[in-house]
Amino acid sequence: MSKFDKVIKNGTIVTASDTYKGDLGIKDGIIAEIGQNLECDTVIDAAGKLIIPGGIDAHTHLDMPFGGTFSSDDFESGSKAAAIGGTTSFIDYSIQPAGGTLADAVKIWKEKGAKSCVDYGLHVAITKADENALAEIPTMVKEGITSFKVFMVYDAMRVNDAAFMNILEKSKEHGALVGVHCENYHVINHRTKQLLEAGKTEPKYHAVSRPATCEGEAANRAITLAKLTNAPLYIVHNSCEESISRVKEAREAGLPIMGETCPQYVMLSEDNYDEPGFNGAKYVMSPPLRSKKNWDYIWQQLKDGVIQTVATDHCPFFMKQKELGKDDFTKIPNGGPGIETRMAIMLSEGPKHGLSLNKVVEVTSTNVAKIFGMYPKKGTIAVGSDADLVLYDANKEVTITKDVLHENVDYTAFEGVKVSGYPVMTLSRGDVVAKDGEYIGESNRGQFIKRGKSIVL
Ligand SMILES: NC(=O)NCCC(=O)O
Ligand SMILES: [Zn+2]
Ligand SMILES: [Zn+2]
Repeated sequence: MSKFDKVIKNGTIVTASDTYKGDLGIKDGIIAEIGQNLECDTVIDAAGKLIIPGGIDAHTHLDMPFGGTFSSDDFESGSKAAAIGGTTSFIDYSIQPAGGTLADAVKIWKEKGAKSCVDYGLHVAITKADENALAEIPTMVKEGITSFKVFMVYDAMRVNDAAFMNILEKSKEHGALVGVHCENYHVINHRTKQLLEAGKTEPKYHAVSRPATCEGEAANRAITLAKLTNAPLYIVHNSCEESISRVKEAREAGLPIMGETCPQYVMLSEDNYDEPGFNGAKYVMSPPLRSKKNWDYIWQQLKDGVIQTVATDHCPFFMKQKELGKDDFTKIPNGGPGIETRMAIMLSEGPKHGLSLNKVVEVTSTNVAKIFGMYPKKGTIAVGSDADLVLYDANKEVTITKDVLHENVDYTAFEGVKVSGYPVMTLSRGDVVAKDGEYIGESNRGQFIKRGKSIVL
C-alpha cells in the first residue's frame, strides 16, 4: 500500500522563496513528502504546470448586509468561485450587529460559513467599541479570531478615534491585529452634501465625493493612533499613493504598519465611472477607483514590500441591487466582485510589472498566512503544510468575461482583461475541488480556520 493518498508529479513548484521541480506526496490532506520519483496509485500529472500554494484572500464580504441589501455571493457560491480561481482560503469580515456582541457576529457568520466549500477564517469588525465589546477580545483570540477591523467611514459601522484607540490597545494587549478602512468620514459627508445639492447624483460622483487626499489623511491618522498606542496596524484596500506613501513613511520610521491593495486599484481607474448609462455603478466601491497614475506606484510598492498583500474586497451586488442608487449615488451598495479573478490577474500581470512569480505567491498567499496567523499550515508548500495547492497553466490564454466566471453576480469589473495563464486545478487539503473551470468538490467541506498570532512583516 502506498504511503500517500495521491502524488502530484512532474510539476514545477513555486513558493515565495523557491522554484524547483519536484513531486508532492499527499496523505490525509497534508503534504507528507516533497521529493523525486514518488510513487502512488493515484497520480496527478502536473507536467508543464506550475504548482503554487493555494491563494489566500484576506478580505471578503460574503452575504454581507450593506445599504439595505446583502452582497450576492454567499459562502457557497463565493467559495466555489474562489476555488475555481485558485483561492483555497479566505478571511471574511463578520460584523458586530447593531445592539449585539462580537460573539453574535461570529455566531451569525459561522452559520453563513457552514456552507463554505474551502477553508475560511473570520475577522470581526467592531462597530461599537464599548466596554463589553472590548472585554470580548481575549475570548475571540482564544477562539482563533485574531484580527479585528475598524471602519473610519459608513454610518452603520464607523467608530471614532477614541474607540479606535481602545480597540488598538486591547488588541495589542492580547496579541491581535487591527485592520482599518481609511477614509475621512467628515470630508466625504461635506462633499456629498455639496454634490447632491448641485444635482450631481450619478455614480461617478461617488468617486468625486471621496478623493485620494481623504484616504491619505485617514491613513495618516490611523497610523498616528497606532503609533500612540504602540500597536501594529494593517491598512486594508489601499487604492492610491496618498495612503501608501504614509505606510511607506511609517515603515521607514520602523513602525509595524502593514498594507493591502486589490487588483482593481492596479487594473481599473476612475475612467471606468464614465461608462455609459448607469454602468459606472459597477465600480462604486470604497475607496473608489483612482487615476491611472497610481498604478505604477502601487506595483512598485508591492515589489518593494511596502504593501505586503493583495486581497479582493470581494463584495458583489447585482446591477438590480446597484439600482437602489439610480437617483442618488450614496444609495448604491458599495463593492464589486473579484474573488475568482485575483490569482489569474496577479499571476499574469505581476510579472509584467516586475514582480517575480515567487513575489506574486508571496503577496497572494504566503504573506497573508503569516500576517493572519495561519503560517505554515497555509500559505506555502512544505512538508506538514495543508495540501492547498493550485496547478497553474502559464500558457493558457483567457479573456476574462462574465461568462467564464462563477461569481453570483451579473458582471465582472474585469470584463475583457486578457490574462496569460490560468489556474487549471485546485486542491484543498488534498481534495481536488476544482478542475478546468468547474467546481468538482463536495459541498460544505470548508473548515473554519482557527488562527494564531500575527507575524508582523
Ligand atoms: N469596499 C466596498 O466598497 N465595500 C465593502 C465594504 C468595505 O470594505 O468598505
Ligand atoms: Zn472597506
Ligand atoms: Zn471590504
